[in-house]
Amino acid sequence: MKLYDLLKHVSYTVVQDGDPVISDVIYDSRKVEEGTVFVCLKGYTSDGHRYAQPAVEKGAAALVISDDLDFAVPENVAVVKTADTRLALALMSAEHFGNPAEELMTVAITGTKGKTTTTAMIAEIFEQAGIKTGTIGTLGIVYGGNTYKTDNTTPESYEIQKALRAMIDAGCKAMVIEASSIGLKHSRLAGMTFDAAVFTNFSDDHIGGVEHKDMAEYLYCKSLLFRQCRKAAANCDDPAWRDITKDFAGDILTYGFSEQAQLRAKNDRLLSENGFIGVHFETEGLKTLSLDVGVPGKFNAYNALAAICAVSFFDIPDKAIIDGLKIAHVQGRVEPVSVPGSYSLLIDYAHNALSMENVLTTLRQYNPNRLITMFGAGGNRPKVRRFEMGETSGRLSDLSVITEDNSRFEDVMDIIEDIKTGLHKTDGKYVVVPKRKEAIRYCMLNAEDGDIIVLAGKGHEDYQEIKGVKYHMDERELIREIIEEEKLS
Ligand SMILES: CC(=O)N[C@H]1[C@@H](OP(=O)(O)OP(=O)(O)OC[C@H]2O[C@@H](n3ccc(=O)[nH]c3=O)[C@H](O)[C@@H]2O)O[C@H](CO)[C@@H](O)[C@@H]1O[C@H](C)C(=O)N[C@@H](C)C(=O)N[C@H](CCC(=O)O)C(=O)O
Ligand SMILES: Nc1ncnc2c1ncn2[C@@H]1O[C@H](COP(=O)(O)OP(=O)(O)OP(=O)(O)O)[C@@H](O)[C@H]1O
Repeated sequence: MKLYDLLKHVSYTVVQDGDPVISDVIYDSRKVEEGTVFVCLKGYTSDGHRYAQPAVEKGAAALVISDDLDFAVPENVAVVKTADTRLALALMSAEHFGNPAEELMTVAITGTKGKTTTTAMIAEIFEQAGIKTGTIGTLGIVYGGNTYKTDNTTPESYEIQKALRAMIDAGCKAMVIEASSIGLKHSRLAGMTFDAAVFTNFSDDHIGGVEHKDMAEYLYCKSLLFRQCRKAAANCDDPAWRDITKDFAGDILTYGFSEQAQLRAKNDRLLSENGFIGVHFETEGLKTLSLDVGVPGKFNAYNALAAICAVSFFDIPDKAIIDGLKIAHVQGRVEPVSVPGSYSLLIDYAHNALSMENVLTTLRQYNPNRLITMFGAGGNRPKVRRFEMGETSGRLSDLSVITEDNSRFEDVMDIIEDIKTGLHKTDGKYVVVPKRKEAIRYCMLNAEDGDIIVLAGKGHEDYQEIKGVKYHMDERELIREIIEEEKLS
């Protein structure tokens, strides 16, 4: 595509004329190849303008800048200037990949909590309706059974546009994306109009450092999503919803437990039956449904409501909603694993005291026969983490099963001793089973009816790091092996 075609929606001035054919849009000089356009981004640690000269030396045919350059750009290289090169990158990337968002059903989720879960729920509902769906968020870029890791929850605009085109090529018809406030602030989502945007909730997070100046800026950045969507839904039980959606031109579909909500939830209760851990609730208003959601905690009723609102903007049968919400889960986050027996086995990523506290407190509300937590702690990381995890599990679990995690260059038994130090501050019971697979086996063979067992620490990871080597280790596989080895049925 010619440079000026790529720049179709960008406001710019020409510094050095030329309209070369552009082979790719690049924002990292190390990736520049002959015939590409290099977009100079001013970052937190460095400034892309500093890399304009090396980019030209590597064959860049054009430069997009916001600041003047301190070298003489060869005449055969076109240069354009724009106020915001991140915005330009987004608009050019969308053009470069043929505006893929326009070929997909698109949903974006913003909010302090619940983005990943709601995204997974919407994708599962779409899939149940026979709509192949890709997702982008904290878990990476996911489509067609593959996951591609990203540096950010909301990746750089070029990566988003590229992923959208790849999703279409793989047969996807829908895409759900987590819109982080930082992603919105940095125009990573610019150049797209989402079919639907959803606000989940707003609380203190991401303030300071390289993130947001203050809560007002955080709120403002979240609100930007509602300037680029066709339909919008919001959790009206969260008072921030009006401010966050104020720029949306149409009517907002509201959800929540309160009377004012257009999609209202009622009769919620925590569900724990035959290994199924979740939340039941019914809806009225926009839809009358009775739902069993397969992830624990009342907050997941809110996430489910958000998902229902989002899919209600499309022609999705209620059955797909009911079935999708029953099986939707986020990989590695209170992820249920089906096992023979009348207990629940969950895999969770919690690998510090705070996340462990959150998960165990949520699960405590289910009044399990016993809450059993199996965990270890990472080597070559602050020891205080181990003490705290030991103490948290000791306080909140009926039994702690202490084992190995990524021990890295430390001795597993030394790490376990540190965990025990924390645990001894409580009167929590514990056993030590150093090999992780054996610890899982111990949990499964000793499970009683109604127990909830949490395998904490690894979550979605499929490796274990020991002495600089990452060995393959997927807890789902270990569980399957144990079922076979022990002939459990
Ligand atoms: C603070 C921040 O947001 N940084 C983001 C930013 O990086 P940066 O601008 O600081 O990059 P930089 O290193 O200063 O480089 C500036 C430019 O020079 C270029 N460069 C650099 C070196 C070189 O040799 N050649 C070259 O061309 C770089 O490619 C870049 O274009 O732009 C990058 C590309 O988009 C992001 O990956 C990066 O996210 C970092 C990893 C990050 O941690 N961001 C956090 C704050 C974030 O975005 N978080 C949100 C929310 C997460 C949540 O909800 O929990 C997210 O969406 O992930
Ligand atoms: N709707 C909600 N309200 C309050 N807390 C929630 C909600 N949904 C999830 N949580 C809590 O937040 C944690 C993270 O959930 P999730 O990954 O879905 O959110 P997120 O917005 O993607 O978060 P992050 O930006 O931290 O990745 C959950 O483990 C749970 O403890």
